[in-house]
Amino acid sequence: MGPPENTFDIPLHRCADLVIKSDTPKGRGVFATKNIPAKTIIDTCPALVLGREENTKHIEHTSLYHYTYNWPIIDAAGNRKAAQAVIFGLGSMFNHSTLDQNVGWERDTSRLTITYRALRDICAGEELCISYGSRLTFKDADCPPPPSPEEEMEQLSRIGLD
Ligand SMILES: C[S@@+](CC[C@H](N)C(=O)[O-])C[C@H]1O[C@@H](n2cnc3c(N)ncnc32)[C@H](O)[C@@H]1O
Repeated sequence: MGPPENTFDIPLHRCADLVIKSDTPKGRGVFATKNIPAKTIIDTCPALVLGREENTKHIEHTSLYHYTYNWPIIDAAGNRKAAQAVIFGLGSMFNHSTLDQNVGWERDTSRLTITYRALRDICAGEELCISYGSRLTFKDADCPPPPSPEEEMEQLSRIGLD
């Protein structure tokens, strides 16, 4: 029998069948090394909630800005506000997919953690992607670049009526 579990203890779960690849079109990313069944907990990561000024005066001007998550807080007056949080561990390594996210995440605002879970069966070799929402601060590597004016003319010239 192990030591008694303290009610303040936060159980951690990390799926072992993962690797970080560093040479992808999205930079570093998390990939499955084995098939991962739907609903598997991928990781539980601790969050550091940033103060408003700390974020706007400092963090937003650093590369950490690209790693922060929205985090809901209740201010001293009891109003709901949106803050930012840094997520430690794998949570900061998941890239975004607009159309094919295979990982969902859930915040626990009292324990200051995020738990990531497989949304569907994930095959060995697949990248694990979450959704960052609709306002991206970078060019989505999944979207092909728009055609050049010449390519567009060429495409249009092929759409002819008989
Ligand atoms: C939270 S980090 C993810 C880990 C990051 N790829 C790295 O190498 O550290 C977010 C950054 O990853 C990159 N990224 C994530 N999803 C992307 C996508 N769909 N297309 C292009 N770049 C992406 C962007 O540079 C973004 O600012």
